[in-house]
This record gives sequence, structure tokens and C-alpha cells, in this order.
Amino acid sequence: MSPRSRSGGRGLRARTPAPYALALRTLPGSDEKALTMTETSSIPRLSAAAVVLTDAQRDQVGALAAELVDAAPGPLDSRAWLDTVRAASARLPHELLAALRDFRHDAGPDGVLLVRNLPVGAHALPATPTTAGSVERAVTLPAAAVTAAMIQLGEVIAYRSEKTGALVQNVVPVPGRERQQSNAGSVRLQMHVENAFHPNRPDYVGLLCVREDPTGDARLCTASIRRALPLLSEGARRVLAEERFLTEAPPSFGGGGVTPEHSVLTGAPEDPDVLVDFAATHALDDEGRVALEELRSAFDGTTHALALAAGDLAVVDNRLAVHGRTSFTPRYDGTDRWLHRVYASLDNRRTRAGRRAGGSVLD
Ligand SMILES: O=C(O)CCC(=O)C(=O)O
Ligand SMILES: [Fe+2]
Repeated sequence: MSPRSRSGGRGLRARTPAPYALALRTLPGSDEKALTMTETSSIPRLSAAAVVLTDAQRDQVGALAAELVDAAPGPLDSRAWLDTVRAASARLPHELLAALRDFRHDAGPDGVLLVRNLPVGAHALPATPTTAGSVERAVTLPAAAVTAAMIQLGEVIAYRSEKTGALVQNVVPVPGRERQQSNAGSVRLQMHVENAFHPNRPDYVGLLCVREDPTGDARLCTASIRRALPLLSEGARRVLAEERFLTEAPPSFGGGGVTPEHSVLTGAPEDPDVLVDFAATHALDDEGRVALEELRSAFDGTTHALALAAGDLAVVDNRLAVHGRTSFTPRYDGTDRWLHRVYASLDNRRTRAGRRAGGSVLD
């Protein structure tokens, strides 16, 4: 952990120097212990902006989530329930709303927001699922909490061809899929932009840990193009900005589907977006392959890893950052690591043609 100093006032109590200030932020009265992290490997710990809810704020979110469980007018994926969540989410703790709004304005140098101490209803948590394509269809406390937070960033969306279009998906290791490059696997998951092949890929990926990895080996890895760009040669930047790459659909989409030729870096040359999946993006020529390798090492050199604890929500800006996971050994006995994944998209109109009847599920 970087050195922290108490700056007092307005709940900001941890800083590192500019230019890429570590905006590690705790809310007033939050417990210092909550900042203790469990990272163990040589990959540097995530230094992204972090908001640690006080226990009172966690209980406030818990009460709101419990209300959403009770009030659920239908299954989690119903339009009516999402309407209820959208309205209720305005009553999340003010500091959390402010942090989400800030992150949406600018995701910072790491492109990741970490929210800690969210309620996950640990006492009522069932065994970690072990089936492929597992999702949350009924409203639960953690599913409600993560949906409420994510809906403040954008429109909560899912994909018809992925995990049966469910809005809250389980990230759990699945027996027999150990080597798959998907979140069901347990070999190292290559760094990727989420659903990079999809024209309406999510703008944000939210990963709420409801049960931490008992072995401590599984760590969410993130790396941002803002950190990696200065490590790239002029030549690589030029090649990566040209339409010399193709990206295939991930295994979670059941295969099939490939992008038209695309560039890996788009937008402002000095602060671009990135579009790459190191398990699915292919260069069309040798120069492209070399540039992609340069990008891979630039990300390797700037990767942060975090062993998510129960109650940690990591939100990744899917334009600025890639994410992956270290390898780990599942036990398949109900105690394995378990995350809820929720996507958010910034613009409901931009995606309308892909959303049948204006629903939340994209084709
Ligand atoms: O397991 C993780 O930490 C990340 C998994 C992942 O990339 C995903 O579910 O999109
Ligand atoms: Fe992912």
C-alpha cells in the first residue's frame, strides 16, 4: 500500500502525489481496517480510486437493497424491477453517488473505481454455484446492491447470447472449464476489454465480490491505457491506431462473431480509448503483431492486481482499462470465489437498434 497520510476534512484521508494522484478515499467515520488488503503477489496492488463505506453507510445500502428484495414486482430482469431500482438508487449514500458521478466524468489514471464494504448478506449466502452460465434470476440483497450502484453509472444491460441475457451474472469457476478463456476458467484469464468484439460493448463492468477466494490466489488484474501509453513507441502507437486488427467473440458467447477490421487505439492520440482482447484480437500483418506485443508488455508493466474481498465492488471503465484474472485452484465445494457481474452502458439511444422492444438485453 502506498503511504497514507491523514489529511482530515471531508473524508479524504489518503493521497499520493500528482500527476496521477492516488485518490484512495474513505468516507467519514469509515474503519481504517477496511483498507487492509490481501494482495500477495509481485503484481502491484491496485491503486485505483477507492471508496470505503462506513458501517452505517453499508447498512443504509443494505436497507435499500432489502427494500428492493421485498418490493420486487417481478424477477430481477423485469423492466418493472429495474424501474424500482433506478428510483431507489437515488437514495444511495451521498458520498457513493458523488464518487460514481466523478468516476463517470473521468475514470482517472487507472480507469477503475473500487467501492468497499458493500452489503452482501453473508449470513444468507448459499454455496457458490458450480454450473456453467449461472446467473441471479431472483432478487437477492447483493444483486440489488450492485444493480443499484451500477444503474447510477448508466443503463444496466446484458447480451442475449451471453449467460441467457441475465442482468446479474455469476463469475464462478466451473468444473471442466478450467482452461477456458472465460470467467468460468481458473487458468490465468488474459487481459481484455469486455465483449471487445461487440459494437455495443459495455462502457462499465461492475464486479461485486460476494465470497472471496479462500486460497487468496485469484486476483482481479487491471491495466489502463493511460498508464501504458507512455511506454509505447511512436511506431506502435501509429500502427495500433490503424484498422489492422480483428477481434473474435469470447467463449461466453458460444463462439461465432468477429469484428470488422478495427484499430486498437481510438480517439485522442494523447488520451485514447483501447479496444483489445489478448485472447481474441489478431493483427492482420507482422507490424500489427509486433505492436500488439508491445501493448501487451506495456500493460504487463502497469498491471495492478487485487484479491477482492466480500463486499468489494470493482468498476472498470471498459474504454480505458483492460482486465483479467490470475490463475487459482478451485475446490468446487461451495466455498469458491464468487462475483456478481453487472454491465452498464452510457447511452440508451446509441444501443436502441440492438435492444428489442427497448429492453435491457442487447442482440
Ligand atoms: O474473475 C475476475 O476477476 C474477472 C472475470 C472477468 O473478466 C469477467 O467476468 O468479465
Ligand atoms: Fe471480463
